Amino acid sequence: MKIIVDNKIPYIKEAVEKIADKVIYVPGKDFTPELVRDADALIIRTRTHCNRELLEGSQVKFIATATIGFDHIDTVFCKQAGIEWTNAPGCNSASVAQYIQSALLIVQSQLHKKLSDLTIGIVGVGNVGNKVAKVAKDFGMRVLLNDLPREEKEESTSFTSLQKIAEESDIITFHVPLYKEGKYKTFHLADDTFFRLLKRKPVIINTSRGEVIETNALLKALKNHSISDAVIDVWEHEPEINRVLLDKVLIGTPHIAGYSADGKANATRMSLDSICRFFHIEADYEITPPTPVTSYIYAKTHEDALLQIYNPIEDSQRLKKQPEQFETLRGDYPLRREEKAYTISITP
Ligand SMILES: NC(=O)C1=CN([C@@H]2O[C@H](COP(=O)(O)OP(=O)(O)OC[C@H]3O[C@@H](n4cnc5c(N)ncnc54)[C@H](O)[C@@H]3O)[C@@H](O)[C@H]2O)C=CC1
Ligand SMILES: O=C(O)C(=O)[C@H](O)COP(=O)(O)O
Repeated sequence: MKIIVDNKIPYIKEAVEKIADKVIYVPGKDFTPELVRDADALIIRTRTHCNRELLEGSQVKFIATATIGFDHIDTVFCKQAGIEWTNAPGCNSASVAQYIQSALLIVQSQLHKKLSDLTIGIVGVGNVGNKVAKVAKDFGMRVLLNDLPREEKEESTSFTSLQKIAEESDIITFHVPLYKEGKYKTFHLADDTFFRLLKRKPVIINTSRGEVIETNALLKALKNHSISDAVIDVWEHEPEINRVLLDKVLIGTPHIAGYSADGKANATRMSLDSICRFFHIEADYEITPPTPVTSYIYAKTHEDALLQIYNPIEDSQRLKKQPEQFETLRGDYPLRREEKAYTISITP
């Protein structure tokens, strides 16, 4: 069996080479029709667009994307072509929640307000949105939830409209998939009309997909102060991002909210497991993230400890200094672990 693997997927080499006879590692953007023609499976990330142009006439039978989002896969074409695919649901949701948790602490000090006095609106309440809701509740925040598909399916009253979120939130955070069309379209969900509904000058956070927020509308809202600030991890037209926006935002990071080593290891393991299931292969492998250099954290408060473990300002400073290095900053991302990898000692 021949598998083509994105060469920035970590912790995969030893395990995938137990599964396949031939493995080729290439940068995600360099997958070509010639390269994939005689491959049986692809293991990709968001940087490989799996569409007709890449796959037509190939013998690819299975695609595993080591990511949660799958808007880079043309699922309609894959169905027509009989190519099965899978993503890695939830793999890095705790990592995104860690990013939001630290970002909220930074927003708190920026606004000079206690999080427990603020309302957060969460748009999209799946794997990530649910964990973010728990983080916010643990901070004592009032939490408003918006999830149209779930509201309809579950006939639940725990959800609220996007309009109410816009009117009552001090912080609004987006965790929806990118749907370019259809009943639940999320492309430019936050556009001029949405920003005009805002009443409390909220901070806007986006770690979903850049296209969920219309860049010019966000810039306008920052300029006319209908929002207080923004925390932006995902951008329209990555890696060619809008540098005016990057300069203006409180935190601007290169699409790394999901980049904890824990999340990456989950994604690699889930992708390999799905390949084994699809091809009926039995293989013995263990994928674990490296241990942190220092696993003891000494801090005055738990909040300080959280920021010692992960502070997105450091990622933001690196991107603001070298925006042209967007992809390199992602590809060479430093080791980041989640809270569970540490022993925390609080000495007030
Ligand atoms: N910045 C990063 O590093 C990462 C970004 N992501 C992005 O975050 C997205 C969300 O991830 P998960 O929570 O794991 O996905 P999920 O599929 O578990 O949850 C998404 C939720 O959004 C809801 N939704 C869909 N359309 C909606 C609409 N029009 N309005 C309101 N809600 C809507 C769905 O019903 C679902 O509950 C991913 O699709 C991906 O694009 C995910 C991981 C890392
Ligand atoms: O999981 C997702 O969806 C994401 O957006 C990823 O965190 C981005 O991952 P890469 O494509 O850069 O591996």
